[in-house]
Amino acid sequence: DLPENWVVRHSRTYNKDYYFNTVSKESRWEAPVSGGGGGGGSGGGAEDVMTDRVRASHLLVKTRDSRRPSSWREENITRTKDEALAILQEYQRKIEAGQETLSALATHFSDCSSAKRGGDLGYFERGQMQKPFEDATFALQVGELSRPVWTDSGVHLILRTA
Ligand SMILES: N=C(N)NCCC[C@H](NC(=O)[C@@H]1CCC/C1=C/[C@H](COP(=O)(O)O)NC=O)C(N)=O
Repeated sequence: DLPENWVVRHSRTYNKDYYFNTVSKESRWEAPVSGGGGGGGSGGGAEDVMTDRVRASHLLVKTRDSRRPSSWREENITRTKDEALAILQEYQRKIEAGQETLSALATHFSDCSSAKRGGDLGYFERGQMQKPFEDATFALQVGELSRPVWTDSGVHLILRTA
């Protein structure tokens, strides 16, 4: 059996099991030997490689420079980047203070059509979302809220949900 804190997980990308240390977040293909300490594994990086898909919700505030400066909320979006960031930072403060949830704020204020689903984007793999959004999401732990993240769409708050 496995040393303490080690579990077996399955990588859908490579369709094979790997070993993950739930404390050090280290992951490795080869089984850790009993009695051996942590060490040696490939650290968090491999976990990313093996974490082939994630699920996230987001709240998007668009700007006049967005690739599509229009949304279900506003036909013609004219706010500046500075204004969008200030708006999003206020939402971030409310969420972090526990006064609001990302889902509730996204439903009313997100400039993405996912607002109708509380901001939920469903599961996605690398290569589907704009790179800054993908990298930010894959770097989050499940349940963690991002800092403001800029893409060509505008500025986002991201909550990784799976
Ligand atoms: N796979 C799923 N669920 N849908 C396909 C998503 C396509 C992807 N979209 C994005 O990267 C932006 C940033 C993160 C979320 C997102 C949502 C955009 C934002 O709004 P827009 O700038 O498009 O008007 N609305 C929908 O796509 C892309 N590669 O362009």
